[in-house]
Amino acid sequence: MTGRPEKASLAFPDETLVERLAQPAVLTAWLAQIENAPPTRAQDPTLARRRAGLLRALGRLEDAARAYAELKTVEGDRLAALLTGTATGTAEETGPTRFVRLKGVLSAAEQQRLWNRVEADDARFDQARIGQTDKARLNPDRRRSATLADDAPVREWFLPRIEELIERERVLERLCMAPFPVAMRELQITRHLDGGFYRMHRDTGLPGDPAASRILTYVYYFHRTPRRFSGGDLLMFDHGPDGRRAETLEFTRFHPEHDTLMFFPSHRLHAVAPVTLDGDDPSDARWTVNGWLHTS
Ligand SMILES: O=C(O)CCC(=O)C(=O)O
Ligand SMILES: [Fe+2]
Repeated sequence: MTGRPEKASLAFPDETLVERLAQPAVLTAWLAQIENAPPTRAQDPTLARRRAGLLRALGRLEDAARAYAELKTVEGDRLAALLTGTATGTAEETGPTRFVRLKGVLSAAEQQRLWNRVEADDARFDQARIGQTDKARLNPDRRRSATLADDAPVREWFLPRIEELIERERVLERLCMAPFPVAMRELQITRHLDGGFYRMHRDTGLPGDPAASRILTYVYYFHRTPRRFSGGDLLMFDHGPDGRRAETLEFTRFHPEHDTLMFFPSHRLHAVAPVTLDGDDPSDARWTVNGWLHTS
């Protein structure tokens, strides 16, 4: 064989067992086992529910929604609605996280504006830190990416677009969040190159942290097409019964598709799976414009 050696599997450095179990190859093998079960066992409600969960964890969201609907249970209907963006009523603090995902968001001219900005000579990216302001630290075991914070040339047109979309697409209503006075808007441009990731976290920090007033997270994804990197999925973890920890290892996976925009409540646990990319050309990276709206 010629050419580059195969990259090792997409892995967090010194990954935990939970992270290893979340790898697509592991989930796919598990799903195949269920789908190849004898027909008598395929009717088993526990297996059918597990199958729907695996489809969701693999990012096959339409298939997952169908599988949940076929369960013909109250929970199944609720999860199908959550995945198709038609959930109504109170959002549970336990279980899967509600989200709004919009596709085909920016015009070609707006996309070009982003590319021009990230390629500009004065666009200086810093290694992403963890924690807020004066206490923010580099922690390459938890997060590897680079950010351009508060970039004025993008802020001035991007934030109004975000707020217009929140309004037009009824984002708060769909997330079951009450309208809130927007006290502050954060925006950053983030680049994940080869080996980039962000381990499980919430965006709100601890009480007293300036991040504690973040309430709505937005992430706009863009990349060169065809996509040059693999991995980099957004994993949105289900919350356990105490509403705090993701103890069930159930989650929804979102592929970072070009020109899609995600919204979710900032306090919910999520992660960016490791990115693999041949070479170090920044244009080939996993790019986002992401940020937070704060309440007062
Ligand atoms: O890029 C993503 O998908 C999410 C980024 C994220 O979680 C963050 O910057 O806090
Ligand atoms: Fe985050």
